[in-house]
Amino acid sequence: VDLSAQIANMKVNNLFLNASGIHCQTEAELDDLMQEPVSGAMVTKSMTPQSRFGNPLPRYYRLANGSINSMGLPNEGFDYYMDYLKTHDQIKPVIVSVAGRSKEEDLAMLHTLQDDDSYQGLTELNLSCPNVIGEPQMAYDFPAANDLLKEVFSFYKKPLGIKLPPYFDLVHFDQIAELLNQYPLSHVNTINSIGNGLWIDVNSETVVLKPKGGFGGVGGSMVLPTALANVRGLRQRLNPSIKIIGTGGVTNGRDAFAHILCGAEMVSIGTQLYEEGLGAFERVTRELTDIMEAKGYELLADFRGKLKVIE
Ligand SMILES: O=C(O)c1[nH]c(=O)[nH]c(=O)c1I
Repeated sequence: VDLSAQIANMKVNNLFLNASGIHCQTEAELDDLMQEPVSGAMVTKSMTPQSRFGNPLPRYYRLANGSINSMGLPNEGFDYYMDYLKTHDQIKPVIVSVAGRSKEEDLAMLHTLQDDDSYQGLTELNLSCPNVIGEPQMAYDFPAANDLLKEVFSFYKKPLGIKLPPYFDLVHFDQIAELLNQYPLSHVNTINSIGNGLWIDVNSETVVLKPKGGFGGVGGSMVLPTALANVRGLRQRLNPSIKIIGTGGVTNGRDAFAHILCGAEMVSIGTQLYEEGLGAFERVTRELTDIMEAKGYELLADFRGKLKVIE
């Protein structure tokens, strides 16, 4: 799938997809996403070469205005997802999310995808999982990320995007954009959860997650300002050929509209999708359509990236 081809003059109805990790680990969950009538694409849970249980429970907790998770990369393993693609009609594009625990694991999975002539899908290299115990987020280690991408693009010739963590300093927007602009990326998906947050139950004076002493990635409506900043900051800096999937904090049509104003070509829904169920796609799409009609916009391209600043 070439996102840009799918995106040209896209109307609202196929703008949305799930955030990786949400309702996308098992065959049954993937079938639900495939059959869901409104979303325009879907992404798998990030996968490793072998299946993983992930971190001990409790590892997800709902907050008043978001979520915190330390899942630890639970997934059914690379072959399971490859089999799924081979045995199911792709009614919509399925983005394959790859998150090796090491450079070697990333390269091994990408070599297999490159060498599999039957695989013509869009792949997303997740460089931003914050919850694998003892593993740093590659996307915060610019030299390591550059080494990995240089090696990846020496052999990988199919559409490939990158899942990024949030950055919090404009200099880092400059640095990651300069790094990514060297490569023929199909897209950047930003943001992943805000890594290593901490939530405390004051009554029991205890953390709410078991892994990592309670530290986990934060998502949901409270991360919207960070998500919008990263979509906007990267849109302003990345080559136009690199599309942006906006992820983070989308709970309604207004949030989705804001992501598109910042330059998002497609918009993921994560925490809200998990808490509300797949019906969130239809609700958010309807709300966005109503906003567009009220403003006189017919196409997403009518306002995409056209955020105004105060002169
Ligand atoms: O803990 C996880 O499985 C996880 N959790 C996240 O919030 N982002 C990620 O990329 C991953 I791979």
